[in-house]
Amino acid sequence: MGGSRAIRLLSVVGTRPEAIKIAPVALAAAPRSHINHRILATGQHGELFDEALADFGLHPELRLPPLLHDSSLDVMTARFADAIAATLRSERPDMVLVQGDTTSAYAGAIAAHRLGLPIGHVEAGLRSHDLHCPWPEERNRVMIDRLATLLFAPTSEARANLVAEAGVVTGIVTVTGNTGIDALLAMRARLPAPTSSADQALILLTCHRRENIGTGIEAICDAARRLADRGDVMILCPVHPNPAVGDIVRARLAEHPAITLTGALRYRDVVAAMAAARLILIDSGGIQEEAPALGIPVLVLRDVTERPEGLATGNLALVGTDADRIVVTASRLLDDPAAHAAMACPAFPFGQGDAATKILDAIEQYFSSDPPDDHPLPFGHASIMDVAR
Ligand SMILES: CC(=O)N[C@@H]1[C@@H](OP(=O)(O)OP(=O)(O)OC[C@H]2O[C@@H](n3ccc(=O)[nH]c3=O)[C@H](O)[C@@H]2O)O[C@H](CO)[C@@H](O)[C@@H]1O
Repeated sequence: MGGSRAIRLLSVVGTRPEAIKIAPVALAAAPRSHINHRILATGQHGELFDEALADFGLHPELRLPPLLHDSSLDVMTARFADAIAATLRSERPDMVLVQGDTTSAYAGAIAAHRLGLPIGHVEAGLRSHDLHCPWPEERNRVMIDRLATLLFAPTSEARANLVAEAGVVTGIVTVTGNTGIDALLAMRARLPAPTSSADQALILLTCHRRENIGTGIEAICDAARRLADRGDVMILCPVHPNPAVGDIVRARLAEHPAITLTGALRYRDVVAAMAAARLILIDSGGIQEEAPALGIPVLVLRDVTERPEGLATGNLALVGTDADRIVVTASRLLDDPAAHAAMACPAFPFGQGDAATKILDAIEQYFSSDPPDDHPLPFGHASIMDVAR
């Protein structure tokens, strides 16, 4: 499979976090003359996706036709998969890359598998070990990992999860770090040094997880009001565009003088806000990876996390969505400098910012070597592509 022909990679991505986490791969691929990397945007997130990619000077080379995706996740998955397959048939990449656990990633993997194209999974092996939480992301990860030929595990813990599924997971696993750290460090290097007010501690709050919508987010907002009532904090809360989230947050937090509600922040702005924050309260996944690298304590507003690495380094604490527990834990970090310092030591469990380089090295290695017997190259066969039409 070696030779001088360029390796054609197509990344199928659709949401803001996928844009952020695939950008380092696109940037690292650009100087490699024998790799042709292109981005196919599914449209799962419209403007948020484009803005996040644009913060890295990138834009998608290909887009799916606009699809109705305000229906059920299953219908959205089917529509994406069908439209992605049509693009794969015309583009005929050597490998399809998907990132993480979104509906776009799942649909991309299904489409590639159906056409016999090898799949590279960026951020493989994350497991909460609860198929219902986060939903559908845990299901998506498990399924994508079963279909993937190359699995790029961000940490050795993620690799261990995949090894435990050996026989069901049949691809080649490489520990690479998380490309989200590549993105974060590149963006932070472009920003001015953070400034913070001596008498007003900044708390960054964001929440949007599906399993928190309803009573979970209501309790989080209750906790945020009580913290804001202290008088010595400012809470910055970028509100996710999902109206089911925004309606609750705006109804409960608008008007409080110490709480600023904004629309979703540009990636560069959220990196600046994280770096300036005294404390971060989130249910997002990516920020659990980013904040340890910045040395900012995080209270995770979930009952389980698939990122135990940040718990082990002491940068994260799981507090769930009980308002009293959130207030007590946050107040301790605000009032006790030693408790804060214990969670504020920068740590890099998700890599030092070279994940994209490792991913591309592993891909080059795969295409330059003879396929091992137990990993027959399932691609490049026009017959498979044709039969699948
Ligand atoms: C279940 C789960 O955990 N799945 C995750 C999910 O990602 P998530 O939960 O981390 O998603 P979000 O919170 O939407 O995005 C976070 C990113 O957005 C930036 N940000 C945030 C607020 C803002 O106002 N402006 C911004 O720019 C922020 O710094 C960060 O980089 O999907 C990914 C893709 O597959 C997976 O990798 C990942 O496992």
